[in-house]
Amino acid sequence: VVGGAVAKPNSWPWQISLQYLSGGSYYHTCGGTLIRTRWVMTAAHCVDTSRTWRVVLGDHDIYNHEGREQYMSVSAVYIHPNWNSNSVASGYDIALLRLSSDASLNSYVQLGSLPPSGQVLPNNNPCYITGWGRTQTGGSLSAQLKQASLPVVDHSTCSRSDWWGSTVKNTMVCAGGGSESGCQGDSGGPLNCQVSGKYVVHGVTSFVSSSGCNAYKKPTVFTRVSAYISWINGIIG
Ligand SMILES: CC(C)C[C@H](NC(=O)[C@H](CCCC[NH3+])NC(=O)C(F)(F)F)C(=O)Nc1ccc(C(C)C)cc1
Repeated sequence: VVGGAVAKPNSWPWQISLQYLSGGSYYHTCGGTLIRTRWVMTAAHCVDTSRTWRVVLGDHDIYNHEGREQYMSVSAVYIHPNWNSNSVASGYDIALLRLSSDASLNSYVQLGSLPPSGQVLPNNNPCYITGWGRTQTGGSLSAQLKQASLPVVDHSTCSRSDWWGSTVKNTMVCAGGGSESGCQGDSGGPLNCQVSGKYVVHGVTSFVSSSGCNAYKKPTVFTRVSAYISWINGIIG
């Protein structure tokens, strides 16, 4: 997350850290959202390589054990069937991870709410991106979870030629476009939007401009969760 601030610990209790095993240690690679006690929603581009994954719940500082974490193994990965790793612009950047055991819900670990199928938020709807991603273009990951206010940019604005043009589809949500943005390592995490006084996970962090995370008129682009509700329900039952 470029800009914004360090979040109050565990104030986004559905945020997870997706980590992979390498040389005997686990490393943060993406965010995700706990949506059922055995299911995590993330981005397809985070899990389209075969690795040993783990999901950390209740985390704040990814480099220090603070005692609220739950370390979960992943028993199955379901990538959207239409996902094409060579074409993030086609969309379908969404995946579900089945956990090997049930998460224990408490004040540090809660389920994120999903939107109704088809719901599209208006321009400037307040939303927050959260994640441990780079804090500057080409910078390093954040040790602590960060948040930044990224208001919705509607499709008609986001698809203007000097914005994202035809790269952005209406199965995506744009948010931000100013000095604050997502960045590598935020992928797969939630876009938390306020709807009738409640936070609802409307986006899965998908891509930013290759010329820089907080590039002007290149808002962070998210998979629009409300476009995939029937797929999600088909998998998690
Ligand atoms: C060094 C980084 C900034 C490069 C940048 N990476 C990204 O945007 C990666 C996801 C890339 C998926 C494809 N493998 N996502 C992120 O960094 C995220 F913002 F989500 F955290 C990118 O590739 N962006 C990109 C690439 C191609 C397009 C075409 C569709 C025009 C658009 C954006």
